[in-house]
Amino acid sequence: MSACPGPTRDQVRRAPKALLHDHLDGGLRPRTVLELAREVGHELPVTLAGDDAADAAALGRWFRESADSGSLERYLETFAHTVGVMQTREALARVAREAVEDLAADGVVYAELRWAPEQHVEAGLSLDETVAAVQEGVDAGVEAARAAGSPVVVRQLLTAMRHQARSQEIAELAVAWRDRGVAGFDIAGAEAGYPPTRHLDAFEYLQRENAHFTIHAGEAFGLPSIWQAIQWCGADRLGHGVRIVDDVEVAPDGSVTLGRLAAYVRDNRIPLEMCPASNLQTGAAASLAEHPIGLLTRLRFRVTVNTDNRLMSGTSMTDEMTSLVETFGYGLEDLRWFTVNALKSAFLPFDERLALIEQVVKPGYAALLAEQA
Ligand SMILES: O=c1[nH]cnc2c1ncn2[C@H]1C[C@H](O)[C@@H](CO)O1
Ligand SMILES: [Zn+2]
Repeated sequence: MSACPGPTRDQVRRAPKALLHDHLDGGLRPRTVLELAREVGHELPVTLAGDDAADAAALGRWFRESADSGSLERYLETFAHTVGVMQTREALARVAREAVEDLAADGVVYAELRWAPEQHVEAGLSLDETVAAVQEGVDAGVEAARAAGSPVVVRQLLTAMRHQARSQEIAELAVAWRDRGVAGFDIAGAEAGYPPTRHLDAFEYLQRENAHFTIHAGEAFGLPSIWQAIQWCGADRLGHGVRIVDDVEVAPDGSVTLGRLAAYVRDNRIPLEMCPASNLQTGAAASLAEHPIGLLTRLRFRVTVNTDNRLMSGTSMTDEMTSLVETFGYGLEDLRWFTVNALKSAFLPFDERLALIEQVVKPGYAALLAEQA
């Protein structure tokens, strides 16, 4: 797409990046899983050799390989071993702090971290206490990143699990925390059999509260899920949304026709939170070259690039963008376009989004483009 040569991996790492779709319980460092499991007596799925570095490497491999199943349901089973060790205030705060530090070190300047409070109350924390613990960790991470010279703005998104029935409660929690670090709401979990309309009360409540929400839709299930998420539930953004491509027809001569839903999504600039590495693992796409992100980017949908679960996919924003550069030949202008798309779509007040675009993203890419000149 770009006239300039492709950026190097190091340039991609230094490029300012914005991340809208990253699960807190899908981004732990393997060593942290190991240490927290030891502390709370959680049984891990790998045989431990007693050498922390080797055990952490084996555990990281186990997550990636187990998540590589081709099915969303099996992919989600791996979360038992992250959620299981994130049941105390200290553990939640540590995981959040480390996530922020890792993202900042990877060149992420804005991130929304999502997680499901209802999954973290097994040891007696209240829902409110879980959010407070994560916010404590986010604040510490933001401070550490600033001190390390890589400032980052971070917000929480509170997720409700679509197979459970606590979405109204979680939506109320998100609104209660809206001025203290929580920017929005989401639903996640197995998609087939759990349509977003099961949680209509929560979405209608959020709309009345002028609150923001995204919905995982069009990942393991197709157009009906996307249609419901947008037209029944009023989602601001789509988590994944890859299957919108089912409503796009490409003729042998290359001409493209959009169906009504795809046209609506593009016309209304509805953001697609695309997570290529995750989609390859759950079978939502067969290869990166065939991933709908290529076509949807060419058609100028509001595409954003995301990690989904850095631990399960062994990925990072730098990895995701570098793979796109290698596969589709994208240049720095394309990466800037993805990043500006993400910031335009962020659940952050307009003036704050604009400040990040104008004062951080544009100068950051200008400096990198100057290196290539
Ligand atoms: O890609 C996903 N699709 C649906 N649900 C997901 C995905 N990645 C993570 N989750 C689930 C598992 C986590 O425990 C939960 C909250 O972050 O969200
Ligand atoms: Zn997700």
